[in-house]
Amino acid sequence: MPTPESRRLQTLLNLSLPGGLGDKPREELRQHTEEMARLFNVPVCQISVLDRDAQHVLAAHGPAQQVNDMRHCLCAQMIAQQAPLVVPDLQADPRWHDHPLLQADPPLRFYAGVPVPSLAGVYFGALCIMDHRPRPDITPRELGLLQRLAVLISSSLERRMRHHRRRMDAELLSHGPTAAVVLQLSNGWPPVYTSGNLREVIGLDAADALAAGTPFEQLIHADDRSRFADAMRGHLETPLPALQISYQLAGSGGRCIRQSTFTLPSPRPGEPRRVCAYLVDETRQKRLEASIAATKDRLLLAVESAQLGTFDLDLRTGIGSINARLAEIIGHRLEDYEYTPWGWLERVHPLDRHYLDTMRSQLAALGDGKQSVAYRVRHSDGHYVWVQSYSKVAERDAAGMPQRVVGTLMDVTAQKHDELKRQRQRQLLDALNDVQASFLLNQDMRAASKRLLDPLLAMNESLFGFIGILRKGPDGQRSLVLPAVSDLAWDAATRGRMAMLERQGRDLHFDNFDNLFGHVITHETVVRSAPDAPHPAARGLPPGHPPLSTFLGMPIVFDGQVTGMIGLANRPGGYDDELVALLTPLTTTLGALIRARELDEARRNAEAELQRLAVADGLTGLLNRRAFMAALQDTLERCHRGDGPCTLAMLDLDHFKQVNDRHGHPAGDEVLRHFAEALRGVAREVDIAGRLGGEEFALLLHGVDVTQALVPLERLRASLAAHPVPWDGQQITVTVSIGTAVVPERGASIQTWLAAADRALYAAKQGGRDRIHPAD
Ligand SMILES: Nc1nc2c(ncn2[C@@H]2O[C@H](COP(=O)(O)OP(=O)(O)OP(=O)(O)O)[C@@H](O)[C@H]2O)c(=O)[nH]1
Repeated sequence: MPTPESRRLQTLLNLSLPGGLGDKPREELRQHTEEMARLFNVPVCQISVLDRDAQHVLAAHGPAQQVNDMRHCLCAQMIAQQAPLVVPDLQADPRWHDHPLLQADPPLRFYAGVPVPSLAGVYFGALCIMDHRPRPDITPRELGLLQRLAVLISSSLERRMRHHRRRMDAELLSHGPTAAVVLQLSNGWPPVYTSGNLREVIGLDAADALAAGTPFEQLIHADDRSRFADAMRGHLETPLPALQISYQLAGSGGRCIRQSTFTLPSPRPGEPRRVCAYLVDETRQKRLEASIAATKDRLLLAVESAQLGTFDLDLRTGIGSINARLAEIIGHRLEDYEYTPWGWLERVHPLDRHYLDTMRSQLAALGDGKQSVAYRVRHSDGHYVWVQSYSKVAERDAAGMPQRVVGTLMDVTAQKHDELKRQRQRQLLDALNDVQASFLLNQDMRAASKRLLDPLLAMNESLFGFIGILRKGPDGQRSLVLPAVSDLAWDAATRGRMAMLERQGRDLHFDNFDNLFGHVITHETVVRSAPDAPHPAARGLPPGHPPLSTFLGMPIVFDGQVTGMIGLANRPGGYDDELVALLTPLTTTLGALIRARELDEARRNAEAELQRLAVADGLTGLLNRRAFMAALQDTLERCHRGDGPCTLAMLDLDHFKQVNDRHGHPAGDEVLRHFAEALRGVAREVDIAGRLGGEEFALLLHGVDVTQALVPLERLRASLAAHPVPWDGQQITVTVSIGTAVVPERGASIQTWLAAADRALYAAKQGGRDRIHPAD
């Protein structure tokens, strides 16, 4: 609620008082005071206003009386009382006997004043007359006159102010960007008023044409004219607060005008209706808009022709928008795809999500946060496409946190594919060189396979894998040995088993080929399995085994024969033909290496066999005579060097000739083999058994003297006698005679030792056979 004081101050402000009074009105006011002084026959008359805390004299006849102490301000008193004030004699009045007017020279004794009201009834000043002599009280007629004069002064001030304001308005309007025309509802809307700045707004030609009597409608471009006419008519029929309409003026390069239209009340009944139209030249703005639209169109064209996807993401709301191309890159139509940042992230390849994490932290950094990153995103078909994303922060909050991110996305699958292919080929070549070098260096297929596995997995992004080599047992049974396998232990038991194999330096192996791996071997073919295309040979996994989502098995073939396989699993996105083609040189190389290793092994085995044949007796596998004699010589020398006792036993089957004679030579052979086996049975690791010829055998018992040697020899003798040799449904009982001799004195030869044992054997024969006789 405004106070009387604030209303008074506002009134002064509206009237530009006290400072805004021009010289002319001030002089007019002064003349008024002069006339009033004459009329009331007083020496002093003045008009003053009351500002916030001071009285200001606007005009005065006689010396102006301005008081500074508001307690003495009679003007303020009247404004507060809202009533006239008449003091016949200030000196005689106890309220005013010390009033400053009495200090004037000569003193002023009489005072009569009235407050000056505005038209709205707000008292803002005073009109007063003063005299040097006391006067009797003023008559009501005189007071009334004073009051009417106050009202006249006030309305003159207000009139002056209105006039001034109108001039200001007109001035402002004539220099402003808005022109005004008053148009009359008549044929073509002729103007009845035009503002002075019309030429600046609608142009010289149009303004001149209008001045020459052309109706306003004719100024408008033919394309817009009927729309203008309809809008104006419609506005008169249903007058809304204002009609806003834009049109172009006629002529080439005609200006673009925006018009706000207000209906004016008809001046007199029956006269045509009028509207006031405010016109603004918006040609520049329109051109700017057109140029922006054209730039936008060109940009759009560039974006479309470059096959660029675009996105605009509001991080505050998580709401984003994309263009049709971006939806198309991932196999969707824009109208069918609802873009959300989370949904998009979910599509990003698991191995590439870290790129987006880095991107997020980069966005948080100050600056425009420009980012360029390539990553894979899942297509609606399930495969992945490579996209190159360029993004930048479009808005940040006061704290610098990104609020909006915009960017483009390009499908770079083809380029990325070529790049990756080249990279993989390079990696594969490196791996092949490495594995060949490693193999050639130490001929160790196991070490070479282990070395190859990690680069192989990294190269094709598989999580699990193995390299398997096919082995054939003596029984012809095949098994797949895995010298290199990624850690697939999934529980305590499998972990324990793997650790034990590792400790023993043995490899994991599979004998069962009725499964996914086995199919590669048995069918000598590439096997692939994926969640949407499981392989029929898959037999499921043992409980607890980590799931195998995707699998690739490739046989390792050399010279038309499968020699092993590589197995890879859990590659995101699965295994395609291209990867199989890429890995084929690897399997070929591995095949060659495996074959080289097999050949090397075969050569070593052959050499060992030859060596064995050179020293072995063909029938019994025991050392032959020559080899036994060499071992005997060696033993003798070692014993002479102090290597402990040693006993030589000569063993001869009894009446062996009869076996041959009774059962045939093959039966004799079988008896000889049987005996050789029994002899091996009693021989310890350190002992050496040999067949010296025919049915004559020898055994060197290390570390034992003749008495100690009796124990195993007696066991042999007794066992032979007690267990006949089965042959052709019959039982052939044979016995053996044994002569023993300890190692001879230093300086003696093996012949001496053999002779001693032979003598003892002879004695055993002589003693009745089937017995042991130690040398004397
Ligand atoms: N089946 C077979 N017989 C063999 C082999 N080498 C030697 N003989 C036979 O072994 C027999 C040895 O017989 P003899 O030397 O007369 O001795 P014996 O019959 O065992 O009689 P004593 O030694 O005196 O107990 C001969 O008949 C040989 O033909 C062989 O490799 N296989």
